[in-house]
Amino acid sequence: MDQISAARVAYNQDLTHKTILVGDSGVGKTSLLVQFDQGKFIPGSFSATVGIGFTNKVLTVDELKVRLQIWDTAGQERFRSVTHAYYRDAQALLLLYDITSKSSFDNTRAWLTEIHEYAQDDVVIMLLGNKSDMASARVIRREDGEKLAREYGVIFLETSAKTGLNVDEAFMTVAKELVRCSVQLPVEPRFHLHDVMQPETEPSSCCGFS
Ligand SMILES: Nc1nc2c(ncn2[C@@H]2O[C@H](COP(=O)(O)OP(=O)(O)OP(=O)(O)O)[C@@H](O)[C@H]2O)c(=O)[nH]1
Ligand SMILES: [Mg+2]
Repeated sequence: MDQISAARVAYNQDLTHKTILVGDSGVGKTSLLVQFDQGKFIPGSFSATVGIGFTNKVLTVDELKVRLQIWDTAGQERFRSVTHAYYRDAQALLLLYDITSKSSFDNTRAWLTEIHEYAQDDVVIMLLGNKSDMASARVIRREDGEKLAREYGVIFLETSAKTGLNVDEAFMTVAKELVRCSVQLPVEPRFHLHDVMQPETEPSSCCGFS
């Protein structure tokens, strides 16, 4: 049985995975969750989230039910200490920036440092470049997002909470990673007898920072 099949057999469908949306104020965390949960985008003036709340969603991954409890946090600086408290028992984190805001992209490094400090080592992390529908206002190239994600060993997608582009995809990817990482996979031997001098290429890290 390959590792993915082994993970599927052992996966406990009663688990609920705490998943947290983080990132600067205004990058579109609430909009992304509303699009995912209700399939709609509410245009108009921006109303910053105050406090914290969650939405429960059940996703089907290869016939397995994966339960996500998705927490939408407030991005404003004054609420950061509250957000930190929620990192500890999170199994997945979606870190958003806005492709039209250089500061939101630059700040993702600080967010990743915080995540490293407060979250569990095996947390599943996705970096999302949101507002990808705003092509004419874009200041962060897709390649820059991909490069940063590679540097930190996290998964990357560009999304649009407005059009829905890659929104379901982002949460499905998280759910698949949670299935893959939820079981302790057997450690593969690094060497085979026939290639004593040739180490196997490093397996990709399962979860969290590589
Ligand atoms: N064009 C476009 N606008 C978006 C998108 N996502 C969010 N917005 C707009 O950006 C503004 C901020 O969105 P929010 O979802 O409230 O941002 P937030 O990250 O929840 O902000 P905080 O709650 O303060 O942390 C709103 O005016 C949204 O309508 C997107 O994908 N495309
Ligand atoms: Mg919000």
